[in-house]
Amino acid sequence: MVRSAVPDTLAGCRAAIDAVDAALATLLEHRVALAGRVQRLKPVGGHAGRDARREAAIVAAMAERAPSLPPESLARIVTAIIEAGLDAAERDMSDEPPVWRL
Ligand SMILES: O=C(O)C(=O)C[C@]1(C(=O)O)C=C[C@@H](O)C=C1
Repeated sequence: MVRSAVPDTLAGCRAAIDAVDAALATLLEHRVALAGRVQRLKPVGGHAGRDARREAAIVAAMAERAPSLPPESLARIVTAIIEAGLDAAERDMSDEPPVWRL
């Protein structure tokens, strides 16, 4: 686990939060791209091809790095991220001619 230094002023904490959120947004954008590619590689992509075991493994691996968050909380976050990625992938694929979606 990585415990970063926590500033002791409101402004300092907010600035640090802004930096963390910026990094999270960059990571989310990268994750959406990766998950989008995965949807094209799977026999059944998108929401129809969800894999509950894989999602549970992702939550379990992240829980080890985020022990302050109860696993149920982390699962809600991970599910939201995964579903947002699948939504983006489906929007992306719906831009293509129907033949590519068969
Ligand atoms: O690994 C997969 O099979 C994916 O489709 C990627 C992903 C994810 O975003 O991590 C998305 C949906 C699945 O239910 C599991 C994981």
